[in-house]
Amino acid sequence: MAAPTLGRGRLAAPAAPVRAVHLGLGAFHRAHQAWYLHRMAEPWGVAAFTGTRPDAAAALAPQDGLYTLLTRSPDRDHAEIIPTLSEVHDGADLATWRARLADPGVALVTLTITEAGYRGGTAAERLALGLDARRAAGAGPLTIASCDNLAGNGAAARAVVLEACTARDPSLTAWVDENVAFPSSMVDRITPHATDADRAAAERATGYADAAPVVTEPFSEWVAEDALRAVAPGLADAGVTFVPDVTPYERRKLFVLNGGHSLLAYAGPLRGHDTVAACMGDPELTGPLEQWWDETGCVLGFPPGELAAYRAAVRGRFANARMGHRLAQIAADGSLKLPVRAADVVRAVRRRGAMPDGAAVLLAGWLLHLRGHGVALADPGAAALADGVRSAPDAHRAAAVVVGHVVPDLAADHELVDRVAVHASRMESAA
Ligand SMILES: NC(=O)c1ccc[n+]([C@@H]2O[C@H](COP(=O)([O-])OP(=O)(O)OC[C@H]3O[C@@H](n4cnc5c(N)ncnc54)[C@H](O)[C@@H]3O)[C@@H](O)[C@H]2O)c1
Ligand SMILES: O=P(O)(O)OC[C@@H](O)[C@@H](O)[C@H](O)[C@H](O)CO
Repeated sequence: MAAPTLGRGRLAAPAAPVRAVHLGLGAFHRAHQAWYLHRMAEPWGVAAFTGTRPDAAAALAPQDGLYTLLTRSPDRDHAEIIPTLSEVHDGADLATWRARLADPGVALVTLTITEAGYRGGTAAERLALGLDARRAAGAGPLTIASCDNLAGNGAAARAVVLEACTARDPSLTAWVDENVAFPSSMVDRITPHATDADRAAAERATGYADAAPVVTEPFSEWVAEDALRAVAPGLADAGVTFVPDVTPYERRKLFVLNGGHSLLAYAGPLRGHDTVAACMGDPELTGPLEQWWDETGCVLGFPPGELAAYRAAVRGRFANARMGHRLAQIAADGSLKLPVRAADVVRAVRRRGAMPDGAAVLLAGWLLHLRGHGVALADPGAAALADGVRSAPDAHRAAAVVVGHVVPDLAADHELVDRVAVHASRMESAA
């Protein structure tokens, strides 16, 4: 007999009042922000809107926004049904979007719109539209919390929203400036795309059919600027850490974890691996990864013992073989990710007169990826770069294209460019 579908009536899980709106209804929001909002003493409900495609709302609506969160340890899964999504909507439903942002009961908007979402476009335009509706309704101030992997993600969100507001109506820009806070956040929880096997595992664990479960790791961290506590103080007891400035935490996570991920995502497939955990068993990859982590120490102001503990924790998280975190997911959009994850580290090492070999392997792996090696290129912003790398007459000039994109001020650093070229040739012939 087919398992019953998740449903609020069946599970006696009434929807909590909507206090937050989310834009970019992907897996990460459901593993992270929705999970924290559910852990508050008085849980908040979320009205969640998809970003580019309606699929997630279409899958979740028949199950009343409920989904199974499978927290995957190295030896077992823990299954929990998360009730935070009180409403799920296609982001193209602009009437509902406007109504939700104009609701005085809504105090917070969270965003997971990927790095590409901060280049302007639909997400920013929708935010400007919603803020215009809020201003017209006199619904009061709002907090917009970016939860994307960007340095200074609050400032990045503010900049792109203000630009869209100015294009819409310059008087809206002044209103947003006065009424909308954009706290930055460091968000961390490895959340791969779920598979059919995960859907079957969720059903086995709960007895309910779930078209859209989420798989995540036991580790979770959210360090946010104090402005977020002002609007949702209950998040502190739910496990969120509040600080006046998240910059050091953001940089540590972006360089150590995300930079490490990117290194493996490009170098790993050349060695025949397709997941992060598989790479962690290969000394040809863990060597450069450890080297890269040494290099990140040049720009991170944490005490050495604390940094070593952080590295050890990330090493263990990467090695969790049951996660099945695919390198292809991480490799996407490298042209947007690599400057954020690598540039400052490369600069700092070169300023010391040293050669960042870990970073050079990362850049060499990306060069080969742009040339068609490894997983398929999924990076709309990289077409010209890929042409440049493919048509370069030699390895040195191909490396110069890559260095020039990631660290433009070091494009003429011939020693660095040479080192990237040497690693690329070595990695290509070993592949
Ligand atoms: N998955 C993780 O482990 C993780 C961890 C920390 C932070 N994040 C952040 O969350 C983002 C989303 O990750 P996910 O796992 O939910 O991915 P996902 O593929 O499950 O969902 C991506 C979401 O972003 C939307 N989107 C994509 N491009 C967009 C654009 N240009 N404008 C607006 N919306 C857009 C999609 O419609 C979708 O709702 C990441 O890009 C990253 O910044 C993810
Ligand atoms: O989500 P992206 O595409 O920005 O980056 C891929 C991974 O590096 C990332 O999702 C990590 O798993 C995550 O940042 C861990 O918190």
